[in-house]
Amino acid sequence: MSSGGGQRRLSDLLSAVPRASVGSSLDTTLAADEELLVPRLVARIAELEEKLYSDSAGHTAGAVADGGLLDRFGGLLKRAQQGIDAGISYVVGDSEAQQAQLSAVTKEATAKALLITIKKLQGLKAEKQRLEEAAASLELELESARTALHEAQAAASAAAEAEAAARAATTSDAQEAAAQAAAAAEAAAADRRALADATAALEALRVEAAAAQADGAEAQQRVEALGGQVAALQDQLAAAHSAAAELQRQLDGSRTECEALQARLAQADEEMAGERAEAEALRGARAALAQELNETKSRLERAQAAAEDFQRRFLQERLERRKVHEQLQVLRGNIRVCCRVRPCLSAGAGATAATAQQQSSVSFPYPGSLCLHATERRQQEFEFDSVFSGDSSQAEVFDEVWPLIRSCADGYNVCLLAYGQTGSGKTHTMMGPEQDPGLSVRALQALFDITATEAEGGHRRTISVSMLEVYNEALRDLLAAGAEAAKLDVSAMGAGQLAPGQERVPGLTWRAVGSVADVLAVLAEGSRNRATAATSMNAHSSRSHALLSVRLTDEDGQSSVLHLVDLAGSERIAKSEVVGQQLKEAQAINKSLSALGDVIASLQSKSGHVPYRNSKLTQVLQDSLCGSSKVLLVCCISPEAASAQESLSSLNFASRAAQVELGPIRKANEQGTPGGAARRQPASGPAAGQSPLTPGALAAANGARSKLAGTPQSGLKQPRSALRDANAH
Ligand SMILES: Nc1ncnc2c1ncn2[C@@H]1O[C@H](COP(=O)(O)OP(=O)(O)OP(=O)(O)O)[C@@H](O)[C@H]1O
Repeated sequence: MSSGGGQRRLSDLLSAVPRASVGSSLDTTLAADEELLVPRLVARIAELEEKLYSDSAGHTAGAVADGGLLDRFGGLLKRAQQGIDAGISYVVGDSEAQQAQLSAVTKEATAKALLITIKKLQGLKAEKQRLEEAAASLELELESARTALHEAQAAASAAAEAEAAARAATTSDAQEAAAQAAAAAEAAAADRRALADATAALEALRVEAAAAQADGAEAQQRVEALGGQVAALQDQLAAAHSAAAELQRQLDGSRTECEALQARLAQADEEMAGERAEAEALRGARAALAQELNETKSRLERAQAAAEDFQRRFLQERLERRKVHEQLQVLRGNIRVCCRVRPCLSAGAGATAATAQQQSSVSFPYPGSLCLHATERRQQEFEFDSVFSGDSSQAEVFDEVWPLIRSCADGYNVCLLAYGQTGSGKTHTMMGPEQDPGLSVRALQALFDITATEAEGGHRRTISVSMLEVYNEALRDLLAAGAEAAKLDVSAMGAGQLAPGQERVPGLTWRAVGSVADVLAVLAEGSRNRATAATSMNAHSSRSHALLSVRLTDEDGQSSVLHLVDLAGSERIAKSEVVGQQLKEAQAINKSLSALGDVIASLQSKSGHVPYRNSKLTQVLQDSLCGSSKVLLVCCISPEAASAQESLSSLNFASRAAQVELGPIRKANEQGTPGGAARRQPASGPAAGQSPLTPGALAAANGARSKLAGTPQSGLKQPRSALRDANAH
């Protein structure tokens, strides 16, 4: 195989390099030697190449087959460079400057040759593709050649056989056959040469294909490197995807949270709108309420003005009413007397009115009159301010009393006295049974009612009560704790002489009461104490005078007193025929009742001296038995005929009391003390001249009473001795 067959020598390459492209430096520095040096250099390179190729003729084919084209050319260039360096050194000798210049020129030329080689390589790559395709077709051709070779070999064998046969047969035939065999052998030799050429070409193509494969491997490495980069980029892309997914998830969460917040915001907006509406409604309601409040204030102011006007008119009316009431009381007299006849007990509980009347010694000819049938032939008629028969009720009796209770609330001292023989109904009238209370409880109820009504108008007062018993001319406090404490005495001061705050009965217990229940409790306590004392003294309650006193105290300290007196029985001693203790009791009772009669008679006669001190009873009551007080004497009568004389005595006593005029009316506090006695004027003397009733009016009133009574002896102006006689009788 020729060394320059498929390869071009470096000297050829250098020869092919244009002279201009070798470099201007070579032209300038070696211009003089150019014609000489270049041919020598080229020849030297050719020599070296020839040597190189001769040394490595067999090796080159293997190297080409084993290595890549670049390696092969690199090695060739390196070795060529070495040859060139050696050639230069050979040409220029030891001149370093020339060696350097030549080396530079050579290197430049070598580089240019290398570039050309690279371009050649690129052309070879394209040629490789073409050769691979050609190799494929050559493979086919090779296969067909092999087939032809086999056929040729078979033909040669056949020719040899034919030649041998021919030799054996005939010479001509043998020659012809030999010629044919020679031709066949020639053809077979030609075929073998063609086959060898095809094999060589195929081998060269394989070498180039291997080089191309090496290039492909390098490209594959780059592809793999690029694949690694791509994988890394894919990892980064996957990480970016993962981060993006995470960000998306966070974004979704934030979006959900944002939507929830928006929903809450919308809800809050709705709530705020509702609250705004509610606030608006409340503002409207407040405005309405404010308007209503203003209207209410206006109404309240009008109501207050009306109330003040009402109160003013009420006070004015009260003053006028009191004035009228007092005028009425003056017309009626300061001592009023009424008579109450209890039912006839001897007729029995189921007796008819007619039967009771048959057994009764009392009749009622006219309203306010009473006729006592002492005997069949003697009857006596009496006239009082009021007369109540046996079928009268407690309420009817209280109607008579009510004006006095009103007067007490207006500031006057009042005394209610129940007078009569034992069993005539005094206690029933004053106290009464629980289910049908008498004057005391009703009077207190009325006082509570009046006080409550006046409190609404700003007039406030307190009410207190005391309970006192006069027994055998001794005073006992029925509300005191012990027996010693119960022993009391009455002040010796006369009417109108008590200092302010001084008590008529010092040490007497007063209990504040605010209701009827309080009063009933106090009465129960007093009754128990009275019963205990009566038992210890072996005495009956009817043998003592019982005083229930009620004190009304205003806020300014002014007060008035109401005495409710249940007097002891007024039996005549001669009739009772009692002795011993009972006689003593009877004498004490007589004494006190006589003293009461004397006081009334003195008041009636307008005597200068009123004998209050003749008994404890009159001493205690003196503040209510003087000119400025109001007295109601309730004469209780037993209707039985057997009691006629006692009834007559009681009626005479009551009649005389009815003649008494106590004098001008003044309020208790106008006299200076709670009892109204401190500066109270004497009942006699000036009182006569101060009476609101003129003598003519009194005479007319008395005349009218006499006329109504029809009997002169019912008399209204009986002498003082008659009262005393009535009690002593
Ligand atoms: N108006 C009346 N209606 C019905 N019963 C009466 C009436 N008055 C008195 N009585 C009855 O007559 C009886 C005697 O009455 P009472 O005890 O009140 O008399 P008195 O005068 O208080 O006697 P004493 O002096 O002994 O206390 C009693 O049983 C009483 O219930």
